Amino acid sequence: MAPTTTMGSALYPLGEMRRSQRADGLAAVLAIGTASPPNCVTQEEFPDFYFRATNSDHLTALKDKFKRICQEMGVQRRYLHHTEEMLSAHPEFVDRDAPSLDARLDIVADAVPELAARAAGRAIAEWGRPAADITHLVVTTNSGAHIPGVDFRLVPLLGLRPSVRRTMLHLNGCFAGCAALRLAKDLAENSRGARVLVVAAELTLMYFTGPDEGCFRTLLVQGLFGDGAAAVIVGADAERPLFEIVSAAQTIIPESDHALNMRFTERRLDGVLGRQVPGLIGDNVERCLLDMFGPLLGGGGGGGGGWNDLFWAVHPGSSTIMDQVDAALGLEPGKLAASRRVLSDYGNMSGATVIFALDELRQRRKEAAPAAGEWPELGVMMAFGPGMTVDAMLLHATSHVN
Ligand SMILES: CC(C)(COP(=O)(O)OP(=O)(O)OC[C@H]1O[C@@H](n2cnc3c(N)ncnc32)[C@H](O)[C@@H]1OP(=O)(O)O)[C@@H](O)C(=O)NCCC(=O)NCCSC(=O)CC(=O)O
Repeated sequence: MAPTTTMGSALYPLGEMRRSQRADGLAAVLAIGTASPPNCVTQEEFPDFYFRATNSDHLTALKDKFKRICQEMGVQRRYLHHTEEMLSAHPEFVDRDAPSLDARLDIVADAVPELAARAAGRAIAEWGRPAADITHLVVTTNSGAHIPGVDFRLVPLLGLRPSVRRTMLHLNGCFAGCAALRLAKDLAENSRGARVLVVAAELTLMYFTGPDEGCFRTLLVQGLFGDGAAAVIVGADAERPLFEIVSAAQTIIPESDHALNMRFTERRLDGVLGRQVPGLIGDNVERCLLDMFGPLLGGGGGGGGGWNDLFWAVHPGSSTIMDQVDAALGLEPGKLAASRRVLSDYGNMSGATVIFALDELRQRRKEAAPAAGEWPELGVMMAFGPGMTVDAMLLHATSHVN
C-alpha cells in the first residue's frame, strides 16, 4: 500500500488546501480595550474601607500593619465591583468560614460578562469593524465556574455571530492574559482571515473575605488586587497591525509549585501566595527569557544590558516583583514604567493586568510621537502565575503604534 502523505493527490492536493487556509503573516494585536467597575477606592482609604466593611476595626494592631504595608505595594487606587452596601447585604462574604461560593457565583455570573463586554466593546470600536466580523473568541477568567460561561454570554451582549468559535480558559491565574493571546496567535496564523477577540475579566469578589489574624496573606491579597477587564483583537495579514506577535512561549519555574496556587472551596476562591514568590521570579526570570527567546534574539537579549534594547509590558504582581525583574535583567529606570503605572492606577487585576500594561505602553508611545520612533521596535510582554508559570511573547511594535 502506498504511504499516506500530507500532500494528498492531484485530485485532493492537501498541501495546497492546507496552505490556502493559513495566514501568510504573523498574528498581530489590532486593537485594545479596557474597562473598570465604577467604584474607585484609593489605597489611602482602603484599610479603613476594608476593616469597616468587615466589622474588624477592633483589630487595631493588624490594621496598623496593613496600613503600613498597603503603602509598599505600589498601588494607589483600584476599582471594585463590590461595595459596602453589597457586603452588608452578604455577611457570608465577610465571615471566613461561611459557605458563600454559591452567592459569589450568582453575582459574578452577570457582573463578569458585563464588565468583559464593556472592554470588548471598546476594542471592537477601536478596530472599526462590525462585531459580526469576529471569527473566534477566547475568554479567560478566574472569577466564575459556569457552563456555558462568559464566552457564551458575550455572544448576544456584543452581537457576535452564533457561529463564532469560542474557547473558555478558566483558572489560569495571573498569566491568563498572555495565555489567551498565545492561543489567539495560533488561531490567527492557522486560519486565514481569522479575527480573534481575546477577553480577560476579573472580579476580586471571588476571594474577598474578612481578615485572619493568623494569616497575613489574606490581607495582602485584599490590599493588592483590583477588578478589571481587558480585550484585544488579534489577526494576521491585517491593514493596521499595532504589535506583531513574533513568538509566544510558556515555561515553568522548576520546583516552585508550592509557592502560588488557587482552588475553589465551598467558601470562595482561595489559595497560597508564598513569601518566596518575588524571589523565585527574580532568581529565574532571565533564565526563562533566554530559554524562550534567546535563539530569536541572537545577541539582543541577556547579559551586557541587551534587555534594555527591548520594550517591556510585564504583569505587575507587586512593586517588589517589579523591583526583582528590574534587578535581574539590569533594566534602566523607566523600562517598567507602563507596568508600574497600571499597578498604581488599578492594582493587580490578575489575568487582565498585562493587557492593561500593553495598552498603557502604546498610549505612552503615541503621546511621545514623533520621538517614539526612537523607542525599541522589539519588546517582551510577560506574565507570571501559579505553577509557577512564566508566559511571555516577543512583540514587534509597528509604526501604527506611534
Ligand atoms: C507585600 C509586600 C509589598 C510587602 O513588602 P515590604 O517591603 O513592605 O515588606 P516585607 O516583604 O518584609 O513584608 C512585610 C510583612 O508582610 C509579610 N508578608 C510578606 N509577604 C507575605 C506573604 N506572601 N504571606 C504572608 N505574609 C507576607 C512579611 O512577613 C512581613 O510581616 P512581618 O512584618 O510580621 O514580618 C511585598 O512582600 C510583596 O510585594 N510581596 C509579593 C506579593 C505577591 O506575591 N504578588 C504576586 C501576586 S500573585 C500574581 O500576581 C500572580 C497570580 O496570582 O497568578
